[in-house]
Amino acid sequence: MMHIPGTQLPRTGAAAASASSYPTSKSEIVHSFVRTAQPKDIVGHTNTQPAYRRAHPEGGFISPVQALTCYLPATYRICNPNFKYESSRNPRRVLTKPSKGVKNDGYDNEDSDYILYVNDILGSEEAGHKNRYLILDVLGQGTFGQVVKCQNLRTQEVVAVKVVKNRTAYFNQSMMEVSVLDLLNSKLDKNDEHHILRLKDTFIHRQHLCLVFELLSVNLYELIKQNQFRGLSTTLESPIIKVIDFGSACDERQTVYTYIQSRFYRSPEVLLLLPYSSAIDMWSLGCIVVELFLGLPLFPGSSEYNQVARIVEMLGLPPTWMLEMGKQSGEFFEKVTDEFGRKTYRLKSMETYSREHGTKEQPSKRYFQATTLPDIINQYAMPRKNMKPAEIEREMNNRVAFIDFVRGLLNINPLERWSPQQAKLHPFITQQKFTGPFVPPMNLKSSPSSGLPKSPHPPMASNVNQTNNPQPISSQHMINNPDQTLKNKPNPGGIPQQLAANYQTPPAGAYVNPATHATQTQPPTYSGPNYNTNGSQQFQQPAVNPPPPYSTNHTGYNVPQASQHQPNQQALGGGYHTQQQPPSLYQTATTRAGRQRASTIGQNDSGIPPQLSRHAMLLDPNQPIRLQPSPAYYPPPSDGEATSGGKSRRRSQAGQGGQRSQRDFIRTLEDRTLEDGLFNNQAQWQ
Ligand SMILES: Nc1ncnc2c1ncn2[C@@H]1O[C@H](COP(=O)(O)OP(=O)(O)OP(=O)(O)O)[C@@H](O)[C@H]1O
Repeated sequence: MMHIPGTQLPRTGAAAASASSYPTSKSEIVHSFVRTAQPKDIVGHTNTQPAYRRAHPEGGFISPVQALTCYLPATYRICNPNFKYESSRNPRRVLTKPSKGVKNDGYDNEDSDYILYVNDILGSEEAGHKNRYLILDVLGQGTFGQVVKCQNLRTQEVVAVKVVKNRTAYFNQSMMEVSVLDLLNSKLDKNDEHHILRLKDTFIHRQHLCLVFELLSVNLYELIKQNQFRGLSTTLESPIIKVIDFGSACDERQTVYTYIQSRFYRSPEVLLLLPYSSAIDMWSLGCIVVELFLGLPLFPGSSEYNQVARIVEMLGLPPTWMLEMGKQSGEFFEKVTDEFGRKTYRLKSMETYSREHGTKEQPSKRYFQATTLPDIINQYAMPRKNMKPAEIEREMNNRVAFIDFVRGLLNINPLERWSPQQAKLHPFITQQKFTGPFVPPMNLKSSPSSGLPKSPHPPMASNVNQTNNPQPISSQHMINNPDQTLKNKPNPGGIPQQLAANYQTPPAGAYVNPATHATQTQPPTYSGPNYNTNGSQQFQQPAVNPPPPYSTNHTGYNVPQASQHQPNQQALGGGYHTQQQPPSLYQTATTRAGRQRASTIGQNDSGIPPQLSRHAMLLDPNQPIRLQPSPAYYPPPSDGEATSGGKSRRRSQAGQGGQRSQRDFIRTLEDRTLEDGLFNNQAQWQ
């Protein structure tokens, strides 16, 4: 019961009887039960109007509490007959920024985002669409639009609704998300067993495409942030994680866009502008699992150049065929002749790159003292203080398996990188005992159906000596087995033949020391404390001697140790240097700019609800769907504005910064982590 100062509460009946111990004053009307012996003792009694209560039009009385709550507008009107209540004049909590309505009859802001208010209703304008959604709160903001928590007013279910920007390009690309999710939900993951977000409904609200998803908890970035950017233990029971945001998903046979993936997680082949396949996602997965372990991104590149530099610094140079074939290799790497007259590659110095591209490249900030991934992982602080020796041993053994797992994902060469089918057999995933470097079955290699070669491998491949990759992840120090390199793997489809000769499939349960090619039976195990036991000091001090800035005489990371054969330029077709050569298989595969692709969402079996397809056509019937680059990576121009070629955009972005929308895009997509988490937390790990 509420107590209202200055009022007295009359009590009646049983309530009053049970509350008879309450202190009362003379003015209170207190009724009590009185035992009667005969019917004639019952005397009729009419209640007088209780004090401070006004009559209810439908009978009874309105209590002071009711008068000041649910009957407040009427109470006001009694006090001031001119007062008129209109719910539309209530102040509404706005969830969208900027909140000024300048487009779409004032419903959209300048960014074409629908201006969302708490308690507003989202619902289809299409006749026959039954679901209406009450807006409760904001969940997130992405490149494509806003995601809000809503309640389905019919089913009462609480859901997440993505309200896509009111622009053709965003609309069209989001239709792709509908199409992909529909395929996954209805055909490939019917029983919701594969951790893929469920799409529940789609509709158009005031020209905005709305996607209704099941409601999930925080995203992984928030999870790490809530953990103060400390990594998660490998022994933790993993929570249920679902994959969301298929806004930039595409069919492997339709790899239309070249400038894709968030920078930190961008694969080497995308950085070098090579044809790509689903292997790019395995690279990103590698980056993400390491980030979950370390609490910080593994390759937090501040620019594309810095991204490449960080990868090369840790994993060595990409194989020569990638440098030869990559349309953008020449931006980052230069060919040099060594003292023996042999041609080789090296990373351009920071100064050279900055000069050539008009950028101000900064030396990479380092967050871990160790330089190799196995060392960084092994030396990372224990998840808790005062762990028992057995717990420490378990954690360290898990880390050995984890390092081996990551080795398969963070392979610069996409042709050698493990496929999902291979990776999921790794003991780190299956939770089997880790007995030595995992050699995945080669029949589970996913076929590189987009540009990457399956067979034959790159023409120059047999001429390449992998030793130009002086420190691949797997050749870095591994516990008890410092000599391991990638060469202990069987020949995956399409890798250079000469390399293939180095690959041997070891017998089950054994592993190969690639330096000697001897099969060994002892697996690597954790031996001895080579880690930081100070649980509170998760962030290691920067290296005492940070690496020198890249110089033109740089001999640090990239100079091959052994002889290299010059690649066969004629056969290559010279994505890098020899533009006059006839186009090769690889050139053909990389000729994507300007090539019109078949639409994937106009197809009958696309899973797009017909009313959405109709709406898409109405928006701009002359604009083929998916001709424009993904808005996730190229900020789409204002509707009607011309689109320029991919590569020049890419360069201009790296260089001058471009338009405001471009800056917004970069901020949203790539620097979100840096601005939000890293830069704000610099003090912790500088
Ligand atoms: N189903 C969901 N449940 C809870 N939160 C969600 C859900 N879907 C999205 N979010 C939140 O909204 C944010 C933006 O969603 P999403 O990444 O799908 O949007 P986007 O516009 O496609 O963004 P991006 O710029 O990453 O392409 C997510 O990071 C997440 O925090």
